[in-house]
Amino acid sequence: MAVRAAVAGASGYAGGEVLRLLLAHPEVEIGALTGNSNAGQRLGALQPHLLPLAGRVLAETTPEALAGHDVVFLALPHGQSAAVAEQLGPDVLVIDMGADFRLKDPADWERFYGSPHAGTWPYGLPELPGARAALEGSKRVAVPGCYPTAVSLALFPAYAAGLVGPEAVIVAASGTSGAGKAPKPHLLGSEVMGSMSPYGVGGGHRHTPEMIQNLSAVAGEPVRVSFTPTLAPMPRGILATCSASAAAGVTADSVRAAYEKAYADEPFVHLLPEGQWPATASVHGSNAVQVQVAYDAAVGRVIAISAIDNLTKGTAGGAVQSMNIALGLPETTGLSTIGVAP
Ligand SMILES: NC(=O)C1=CN([C@@H]2O[C@H](COP(=O)(O)OP(=O)(O)OC[C@H]3O[C@@H](n4cnc5c(N)ncnc54)[C@H](OP(=O)(O)O)[C@@H]3O)[C@@H](O)[C@H]2O)C=CC1
Ligand SMILES: CC(=O)N[C@@H](CCC(=O)OP(=O)(O)O)C(=O)O
Repeated sequence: MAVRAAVAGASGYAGGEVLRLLLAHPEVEIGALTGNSNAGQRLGALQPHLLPLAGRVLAETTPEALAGHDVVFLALPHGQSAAVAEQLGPDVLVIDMGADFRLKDPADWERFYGSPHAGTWPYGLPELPGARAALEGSKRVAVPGCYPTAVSLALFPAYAAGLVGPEAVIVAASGTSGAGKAPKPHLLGSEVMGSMSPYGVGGGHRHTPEMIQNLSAVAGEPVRVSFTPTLAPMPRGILATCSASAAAGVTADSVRAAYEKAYADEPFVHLLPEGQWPATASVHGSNAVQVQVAYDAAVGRVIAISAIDNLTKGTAGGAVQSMNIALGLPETTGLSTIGVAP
């Protein structure tokens, strides 16, 4: 019998991307689609690329509209998911693509999001050690932020193998869809086209504690993170350039071996052949992650770089991958590693 899935926030970028993937998922039947300011609108007017759903009309995001489904995806602004989730029964698989249930430490949540902490759910980054076991059979999933997905997959093998020290320096470029569909002055075409600019500099970005949480768990000791996001003139994609000082005795070969071991059996993470570097264009629309690593002997640092599509592996693809695990389906069902190029 088909898995019946509802999507709350179907008019937004993350909601649109999860619908694109669910349309190609052989086990899923798409149920209710809900919005907020766009409730009552035809999906075809809002997400014209989702042709098979063009005639569907968005309902208000209410418990009644979302009732009667096996899975509910919440693609809502931060802070909106908890109130909706608590109205859904314990037998429904609720997959939150927002930030509400990602962080373990309430103090981190309050500092970066400025509201009371709603709780912590199993974390939907299956590649992290122990994550799959926590997702199997779970009825609640917190999908990671897009930058933490890219950064954690670039760096965790180095921490797991004890190759690097406890301070990571990260500069990541994101496409503009990462900021959502709601209009914002800094996202005007005339501000973004032909320009790159940093934001959230100096430890202020809300994804910093999520990266620290992931890397510290793998390292077994507190990891400090200096994270600088930048906005790039492209609709999709994240390129994360990460480095940390190498531990004594580290060599280019030992770094390579650690990454080969970590990713040998991962269906979505592709450790590139030596000399080839990740590029966002190669993972456009795909759930693949490109990773490359190098040892810079001149400064004694390990450099790890990853590329993801922020909307696919960075949110909706990670959500579907986690759904598959939670429901006991093959993890790769409905997900492609084939990109769109050029
Ligand atoms: N964009 C990205 O790359 C990523 C996004 N995410 C997360 O996914 C979530 C959605 O982001 P994104 O799609 O980019 O944002 P968008 O702004 O594109 O979409 C937001 C969606 O939420 C709905 N919405 C807005 N306000 C409310 C409200 N008060 N109550 C209920 N629904 C509301 C909107 O409905 P309407 O249009 O009808 O008003 C719309 O469907 C966020 O939590 C974001 O952090 C996670 C990882 C990556
Ligand atoms: C370019 C851009 O603005 N990106 C967003 C991150 C989007 C994202 O995926 O994070 P969440 O899931 O936590 O919203 C930002 O920096 O806030």
